[in-house]
Amino acid sequence: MWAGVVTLFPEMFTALTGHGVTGRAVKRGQLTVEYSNPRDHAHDRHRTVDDRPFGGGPGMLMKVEPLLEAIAAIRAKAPSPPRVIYLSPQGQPLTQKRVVELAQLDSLVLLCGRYEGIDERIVEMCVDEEISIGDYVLSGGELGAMVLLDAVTRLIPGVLGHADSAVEDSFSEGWLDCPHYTRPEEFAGQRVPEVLLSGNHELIRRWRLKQSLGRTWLRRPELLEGLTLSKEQQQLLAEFICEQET
Ligand SMILES: CN1CCN(C(=O)c2nonc2N)CC1
Repeated sequence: MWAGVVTLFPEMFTALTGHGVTGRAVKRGQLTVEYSNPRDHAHDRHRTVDDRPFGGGPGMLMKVEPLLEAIAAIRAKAPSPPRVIYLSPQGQPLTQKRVVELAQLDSLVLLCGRYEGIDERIVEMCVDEEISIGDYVLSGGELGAMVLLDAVTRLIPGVLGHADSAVEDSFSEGWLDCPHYTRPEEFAGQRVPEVLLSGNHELIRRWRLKQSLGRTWLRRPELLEGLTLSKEQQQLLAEFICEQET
């Protein structure tokens, strides 16, 4: 996966490229991140990248010209025609379903706005898709870009070893993950569920599935609405619900 990032703060991305699973993916060449800074494409004496909004109102907007040049510069580095994504509260919510789809692409350009946003003509001329990481307002698009790249990178074949497969992750099946435990077997008087110590892999699989479905029913019931559960999954969820009512 090649990702070109248009940002005033490329140094922020060391949080993604320098640490953990994503940092390892970069070292292995599974993920390549390159940058284009609109400041480098602002040619006036003060290297101005923002300006006041027409019609008045608070704050500033990112200027068209430096952005357009910065986008052209990063597109020129892409190994294949990239999908251009603008991180914005006006975008479609980022879901695991969309992450799976984006992980199939060879190259992405992520446009990170600052100030109150970008001139709408840039969206119309350059952006293929607007994506939001949640219904709240951040100081810029960089954190959203890193969230998207982290989630996508985990799905690149070979990035996650068998030890931490993405298959078991929350949302990989459309529901929440089950509870997890590690040593000690008892801590502060709380024991690990006996089934997990049983060595019976079929019982463990069923317990984990039941807990995942039950936890989803309790915390995020709307996620179940879009799913077709198997007979086993329906039975396990019914058992969980019954146990809640006793
Ligand atoms: C101009 N700038 C405003 C703040 N912003 C976000 O709040 C955001 N990005 O992705 N999901 C979000 N929510 C990014 C763009």
